[in-house]
Amino acid sequence: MTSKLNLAPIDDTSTPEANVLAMEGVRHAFDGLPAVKGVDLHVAPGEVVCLLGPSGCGKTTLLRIAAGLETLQQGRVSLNGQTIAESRKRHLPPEKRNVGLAFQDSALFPHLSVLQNVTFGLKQLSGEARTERAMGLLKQLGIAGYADAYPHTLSGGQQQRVALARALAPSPALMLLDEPFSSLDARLRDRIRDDTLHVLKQVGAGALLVTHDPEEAMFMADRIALMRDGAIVQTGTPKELYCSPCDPFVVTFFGEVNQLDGVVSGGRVVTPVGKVEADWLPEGEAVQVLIRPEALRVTERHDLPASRHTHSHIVMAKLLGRSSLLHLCAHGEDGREAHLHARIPGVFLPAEGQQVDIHLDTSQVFVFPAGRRVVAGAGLAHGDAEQDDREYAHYDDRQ
Ligand SMILES: Nc1ncnc2c1ncn2[C@@H]1O[C@H](COP(=O)(O)OP(=O)(O)OP(=O)(O)O)[C@@H](O)[C@H]1O
Repeated sequence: MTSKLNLAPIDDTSTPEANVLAMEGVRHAFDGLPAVKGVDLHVAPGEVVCLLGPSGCGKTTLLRIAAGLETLQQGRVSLNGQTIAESRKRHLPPEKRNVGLAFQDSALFPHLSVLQNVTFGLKQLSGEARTERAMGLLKQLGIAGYADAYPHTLSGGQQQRVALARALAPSPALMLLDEPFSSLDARLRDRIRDDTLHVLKQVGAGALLVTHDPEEAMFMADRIALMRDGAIVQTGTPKELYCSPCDPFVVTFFGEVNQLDGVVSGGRVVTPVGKVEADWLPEGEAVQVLIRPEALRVTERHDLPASRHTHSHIVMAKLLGRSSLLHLCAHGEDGREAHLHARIPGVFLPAEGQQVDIHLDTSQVFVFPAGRRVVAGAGLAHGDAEQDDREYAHYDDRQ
């Protein structure tokens, strides 16, 4: 639903240090069903913030509220310190927000050339300055050679670049991008992502970019806001979210993890690949231990008898290109087993049955109370099926 109403005058309270975008207590429902459940979010000048999350978690709705394409139902939205939308009381229409929009299917004007498409929003400049500005952006995005071409003669990737140039041309303080690369093939997407990031940084525009791809978010973002079910679960730098996740959902959203169950004993949890610190949790607490595949360091053992059921061993090894994926049967000291995945950089393909030692990089291991279950994906239980009161061996093969 798009409202064209401008219901109230705009505050004139901007300060130079104000956030380009501030969203406070934003709530939104469709037909009574909540889509955004109280979100606080800001974008600082020149900052790229990625809204990341699974399909349907409310990312696009939040972006459309920032753009003015949805009328805000509850909360407050400010641009450069000016309130532009507030709980149904005021709504500055999209065209007055000085915000650049680039969506997945941003349509170009078919009857205008590439150059005319980009100069379209630059009416305030003289003809020469307009052309200079547009050509500068087309050059930065590597498509200056197509200035006189018409949109239908361009590839999807070229059209995407024109759409970006058009959105950036009026020097918006804020760019809103909704999955702008998702219709492109992988190689082109990497290039256009890279070009877009450099252009955003060069022009110093703040940006809010929606994506469901964690790698894209880590590539593009200064900060990531990870959403689930209409709310932000964690906001921080890519490193903060990856290395200090607040919740199992955050861990698993950034890639495959091995999931083991356990119990805190003496401030630690025993797993088949060693003990893990958990001294901040109460004694006897049931926990889940999430181990990234890259946390497992694997070395071959040649000094052991060839019985594969007395020591950790290789079940299968696959080359994935830049890394090798090992399926491991890990043996605990107490004889219990767990099926785990390890990701090793480069080519490392031990034979099936090869006995191995497994060492843990504990910086890639996360322990959470068992009550905070991972919602995404089906867990695949491995290990000793007879021991269903066992502390471990649930492996999540979601991806
Ligand atoms: N116009 C609408 N009318 C009714 N429900 C809507 C509308 N737009 C979105 N929704 C619902 O609101 C919720 C959030 O949708 P939204 O598009 O914001 O999610 P998203 O995270 O952007 O998803 P995706 O990554 O698939 O685009 C979903 O349940 C969706 O079905």
